[in-house]
Amino acid sequence: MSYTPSKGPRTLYDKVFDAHVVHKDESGSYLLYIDRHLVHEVTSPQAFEGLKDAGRKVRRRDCTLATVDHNIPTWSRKNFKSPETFIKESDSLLQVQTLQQNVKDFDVPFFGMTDARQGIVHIIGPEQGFTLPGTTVVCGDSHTSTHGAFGSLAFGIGTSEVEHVLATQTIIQAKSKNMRIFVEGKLSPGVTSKDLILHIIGVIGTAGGTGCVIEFAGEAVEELSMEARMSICNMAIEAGARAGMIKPDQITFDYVEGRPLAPKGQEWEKAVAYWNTLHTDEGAQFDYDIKIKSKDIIPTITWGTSPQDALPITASVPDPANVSDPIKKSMMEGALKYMGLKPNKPLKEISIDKVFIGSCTNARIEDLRAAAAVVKGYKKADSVKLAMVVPGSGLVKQQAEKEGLDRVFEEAGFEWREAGCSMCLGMNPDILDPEERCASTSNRNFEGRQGARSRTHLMSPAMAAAAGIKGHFVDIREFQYKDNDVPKVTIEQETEDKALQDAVYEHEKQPLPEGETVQEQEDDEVKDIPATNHKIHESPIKNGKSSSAPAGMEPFLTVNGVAAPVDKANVDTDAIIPKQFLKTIKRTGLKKGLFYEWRFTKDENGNEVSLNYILDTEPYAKSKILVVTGDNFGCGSSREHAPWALKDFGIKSIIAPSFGDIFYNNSFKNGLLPIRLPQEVILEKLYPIAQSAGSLVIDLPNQQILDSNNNVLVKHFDVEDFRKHCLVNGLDDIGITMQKEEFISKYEAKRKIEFSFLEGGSGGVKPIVGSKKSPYGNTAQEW
Ligand SMILES: CC(C)[C@H](C(=O)O)[C@@H](O)C(=O)O
Ligand code: SF4
Repeated sequence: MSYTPSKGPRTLYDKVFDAHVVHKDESGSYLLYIDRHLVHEVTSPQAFEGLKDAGRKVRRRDCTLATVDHNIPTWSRKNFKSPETFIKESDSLLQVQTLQQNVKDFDVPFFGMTDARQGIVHIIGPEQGFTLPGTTVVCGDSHTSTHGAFGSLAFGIGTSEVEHVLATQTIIQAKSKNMRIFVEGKLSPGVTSKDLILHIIGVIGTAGGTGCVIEFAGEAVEELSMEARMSICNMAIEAGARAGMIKPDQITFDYVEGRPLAPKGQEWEKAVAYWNTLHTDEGAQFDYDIKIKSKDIIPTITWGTSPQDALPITASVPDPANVSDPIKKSMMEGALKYMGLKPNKPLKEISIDKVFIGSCTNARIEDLRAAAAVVKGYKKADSVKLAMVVPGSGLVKQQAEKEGLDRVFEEAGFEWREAGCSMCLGMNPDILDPEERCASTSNRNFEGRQGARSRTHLMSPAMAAAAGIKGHFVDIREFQYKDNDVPKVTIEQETEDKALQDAVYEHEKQPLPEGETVQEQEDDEVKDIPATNHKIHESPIKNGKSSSAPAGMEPFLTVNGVAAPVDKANVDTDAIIPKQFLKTIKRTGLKKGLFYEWRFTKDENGNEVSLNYILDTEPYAKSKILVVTGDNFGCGSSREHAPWALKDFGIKSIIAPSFGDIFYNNSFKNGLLPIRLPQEVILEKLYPIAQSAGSLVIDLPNQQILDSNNNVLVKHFDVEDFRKHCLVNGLDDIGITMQKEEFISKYEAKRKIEFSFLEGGSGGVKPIVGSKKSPYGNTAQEW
């Protein structure tokens, strides 16, 4: 079906979406072209395996950029020799090695551990100019929303979708709703973009943006630097949104111009002319329009186990006695118990054990400058066991060292580390011990996020740094900076850009150590890769079936089985499958990890003990259906390991009032059926059956739910036609999309002319191959 965008006024999201429609299906689902695909080691192994099994290639290597970030230790790389000697955990090493092998096999541009350009995937994209305004950006990672700060449509995807994008450079999408969050007035002194986004999530809740793309607008947003805008869009996912966007402007163009992978010369001019059209038109309609007043915002931190548990620093720990809604009250009691907090304690009196300054939310140079300004001239409080600063990329690290920030931190007793995700998630050695309390600049405070039973409080870099100095939370507006010469939140863009450029080129010019050879890609080989020189490989697939279909994509018709009750809201994917189970390169074997922290604990000798969670008792151990009472099941991370674990357990369908967007998508890709029903219907008709270990029958062809005696309980549930069609027939999306080759090629031909400035992308990135002097001053083996 050909697609004609609406002629009337459009939002920023509408415009970027419309510009990427390759095809619109009869059923109303869209095939969107993807301009930029970032890849990391955690969510890609199974995707590359799928490609290999089906004999498929990466369609656009120039639109793809890979790095390692989650698993790598952040200790000094001065003596780095190889990942094998550097990474002690064998499962982490395996993911890193697997990506290294895959980028080699599929010829994908890659920043490895000896490359100064390596870093957290959401930091390196913008830093290199790979992320550009008006583009579609995806990554197998929920915080891909970060890139929306450039006015791009950027969202996280699951591993099946990673495979889909690698093979077809497109993605199947439904159109989201338009939400605007308009921030009136200017932010007050001492209030950062992190405070702003925590405040917003506190107001709209973690399910507030479900089904929407949020445009952040208003004076306060327009005045922010790109780095601060990225922190806001980064956390749009924490508000439940598909993506966050900010219209590109001169601040955006100044940030992008001159970056290594950004368009140059005439292409730059053409790009800016187009980017200037990317704004919401006068009169465009938003489905939801929310106003936030800047003057209401002061430095903000979280107290509980969800990012929506945000409060001004002047507040006290909330008291469940003041809450009347029974679900909210019990969630609050649970969160306070987990966090080890007593109601009504002033937040400023809560003492901490550790500080983490880093993550894709706040590990850019501006964040490090803000933190350094606070600690300069002070010492870390003795009661704080560890304060660590983890730059977001090797280039941020180099820049910070040029400015002497590393020395400022070290003199204050803070540890200065190498780039990576670090303690944001703790898939690497940086984790909190049980019950340790951390002042963290990351984006998620879920249970167990930074380590089993760890306690995370989210805040801005300046607030985290000040907590490290004082040993307890601090209102940064009351903090006495010792050295007023240190920039607090300003950024000298020019200096920074120049330094980043220098770092790349210096690094590329590194002399070889004596006797070392380089098997680097020949220069003309690089030049020879025209942006669109991608071979289109014939699909080995007939009628949409693929050998690489995720295991168990058998047709879904009717499911009849035990239903288990889950009386919770905001069940995040970290709870469904904790981080330690993400280090697999397979899709199966995750049954044990499902709801691990709810099902198991350790005794005093460190042995695993069952908590006899309902799913480990009969007959629930054979459950096929979960009946969830609260909203937002599967929020948070994009890990497809969540549906894989549910499936491994034997679950075929989950019924809940609402779902996290990425989880919802991922479920369908794996033959799991998520069903949205109003909470009152669940509570009245289905939950009592689940509580009494009864069975339910889910009839997908007729879109009904029945009891075990075939009485209809729910006459109709919604499911999009296309998804139903795939599920009922056990179809593989990639096969279906490959049959649309004609449309994809047509779009690419048009794109080559209209958006010529997007051609090239990462195509010219030279990997460091073979033995080469690393930017860290020693010889390193990259492959
Ligand atoms: C590992 C990855 C799937 C995950 C995400 O999607 O966000 C991670 O980055 C996280 O922050 O939990
Ligand atoms: S949220 Fe944390 S773990 Fe996820 S990509 Fe960002 S830094 Fe890495």
